[in-house]
Amino acid sequence: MSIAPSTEASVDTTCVVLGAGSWGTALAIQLARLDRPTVLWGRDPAQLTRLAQERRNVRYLPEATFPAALNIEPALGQAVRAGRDVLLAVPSHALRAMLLDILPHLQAGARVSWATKGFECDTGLLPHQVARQILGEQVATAVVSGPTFAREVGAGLPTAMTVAAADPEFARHLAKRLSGENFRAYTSSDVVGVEVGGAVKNVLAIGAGISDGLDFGANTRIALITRGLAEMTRLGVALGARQETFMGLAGLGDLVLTCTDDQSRNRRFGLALATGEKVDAAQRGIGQIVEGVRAAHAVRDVARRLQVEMPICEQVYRVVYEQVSPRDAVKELMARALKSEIPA
Ligand SMILES: NC(=O)C1=CN([C@@H]2O[C@H](COP(=O)(O)OP(=O)(O)OC[C@H]3O[C@@H](n4cnc5c(N)ncnc54)[C@H](OP(=O)(O)O)[C@@H]3O)[C@@H](O)[C@H]2O)C=CC1
Ligand SMILES: O=C(CO)COP(=O)(O)O
Repeated sequence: MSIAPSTEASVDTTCVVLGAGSWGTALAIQLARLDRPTVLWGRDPAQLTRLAQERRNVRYLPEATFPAALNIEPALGQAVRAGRDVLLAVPSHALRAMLLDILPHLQAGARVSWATKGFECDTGLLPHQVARQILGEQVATAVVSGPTFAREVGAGLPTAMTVAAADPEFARHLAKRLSGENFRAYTSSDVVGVEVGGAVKNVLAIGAGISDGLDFGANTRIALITRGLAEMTRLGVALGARQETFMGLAGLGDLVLTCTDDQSRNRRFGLALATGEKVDAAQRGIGQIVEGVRAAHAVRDVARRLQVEMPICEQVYRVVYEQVSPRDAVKELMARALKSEIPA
């Protein structure tokens, strides 16, 4: 199953994807269907053996078959040394450890990107801040985000996303690598805004799931999305993001996607809570990462520290961590003092 030893030429053309869950698998398929040599690594060797044999990821993305250019590599060092473009698709709680693990294996001139959505829970840091602590300033980095359900990317359905990087050259390079007939990557320099959008929308999608699970109707759902967007924007701007970013793919786009479609695990988690299911049971039932659970905690901490008002995210936190009933959470939101919609 191991890949052939790398040559200088193959290191330049090969894309390495770390994390063989649903999103890592879909991204690796997208890269490989463009005929780019692509290496996919995951932490479970037995699962990787099955991926290599079956040429699909039965557990996480069963419907999408692997293009010929996709190779599975179980040894992390070997995988990282195979290419200069390394893309991490692991959950937020695993990002720091993964970056530490890959650091000794990075090729000269390596460029590291991630598709992780969330804050680091213990520190309240965004992914690029975690990456800077570990990789330093010299390694080019980027975040890829936007409204991108893995199943639809795996199926090759038309999709648009955002690649944000401080270095515009790297953003363009990565956007070009990812883009193809049915996949269009836009570039941005607003790393903070793109990361805040991806983290906060997961909390709001839990809220939308709760609201729909309680049969509150379309008015409530849209009020939540619109006021949620205002919360996301306030937090992002307080962290240094550009306001316009939140009207783009990684803001409004991903927010509407995850709040309205049952492919979203965060939304499904909210739907389960509305039926009275407990947090642990609801997470287990979904069987994949529900980033909004950790994000609800981190967003609340960061918002409090910066004194940013985020009432919807606060109520999602209370439902998830303080056993407040979903109905009482909605009542509290509706009872808040009336205010101007757009601050003067
Ligand atoms: N799925 C999607 O549609 C999209 C997801 N994302 C984001 O991508 C990130 C990854 O999510 P996704 O792939 O969907 O999650 P999944 O739950 O589908 O898969 C998670 C993957 O991460 C692995 N993993 C879990 N913990 C660790 C760890 N400590 N070290 C290394 N690997 C670990 C799992 O391995 P194992 O199987 O062994 O547990 C599994 O391969 C998240 O931040 C998510 O928000 C972004 C856009 C779209
Ligand atoms: O981020 C996603 C789509 O853009 C996936 O959303 P969920 O994690 O809620 O499934």
